[in-house]
Amino acid sequence: MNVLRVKNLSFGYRRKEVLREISFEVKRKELVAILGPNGAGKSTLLKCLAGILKCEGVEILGKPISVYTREELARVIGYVPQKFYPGMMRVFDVALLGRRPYMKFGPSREDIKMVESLLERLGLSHLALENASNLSGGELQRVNIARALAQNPEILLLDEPTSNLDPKNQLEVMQIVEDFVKMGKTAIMVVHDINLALRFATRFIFMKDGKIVKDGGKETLKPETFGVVYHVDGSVENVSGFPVFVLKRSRS
Ligand SMILES: Nc1ncnc2c1ncn2[C@@H]1O[C@H](COP(=O)(O)OP(=O)(O)OP(=O)(O)O)[C@@H](O)[C@H]1O
Repeated sequence: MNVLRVKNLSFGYRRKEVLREISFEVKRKELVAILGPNGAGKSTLLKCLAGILKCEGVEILGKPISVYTREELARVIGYVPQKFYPGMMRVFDVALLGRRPYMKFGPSREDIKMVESLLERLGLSHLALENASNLSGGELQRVNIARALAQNPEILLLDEPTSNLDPKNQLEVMQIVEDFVKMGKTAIMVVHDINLALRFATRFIFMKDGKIVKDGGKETLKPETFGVVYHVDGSVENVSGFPVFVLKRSRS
């Protein structure tokens, strides 16, 4: 069954059209990478899927996104934005915010336990009582992911989740996203790092000028695609058993 269906989605900011007639469907257990040049509309698309920007043409679990209340949507979609300003909150409380869509009068023992275990899994337990605004960019990114996972959503939307992370943390965060998908869930991430996408994604959607120009599995990652999408010569080579994107030159 499709968990997400996007049909003829168009969106613009005031008079500027940014997304043009986007259509695709996503099934359970897919880890989708959305790739494309700066300004292609990737983050805007993710915000439309998260319900942050209002638009027609998005269905989640068979229902139009417009019929969901904010709380219902927060139980099915976890969104990890590119930039996150936590204010004066402790790390534990930021992650606990993810449980709000499930709370009646306050956090239950299960809510607290779930957040404790997520912080541990993300290597954040020692920072639980720190003020989140004092964290490094990478630490804050992981808190942000913990908050989204605490929502226990069906679909995780991540906007460049590894952009602030060192190589070890990049791998660890991606493994957490991969584990989430293996549990029968779905993840869609905007990413510039083609190698990270190659390693973890099961599907690749390339955008350019607000449109989808390629959509498919690893077979889409060929020189022709890199030429059309990024205007570069590049190819995927096998290095020590790993597929690696090799950027050769920019096309003038
Ligand atoms: N709030 C906004 N108001 C007006 N225009 C916006 C707004 N947010 C984004 N845009 C414009 O929409 C276009 C697409 O932006 P978007 O952030 O979706 O692209 P992107 O593919 O995610 O880019 P990047 O890879 O650089 O993050 C850009 O031209 C951008 O200037």
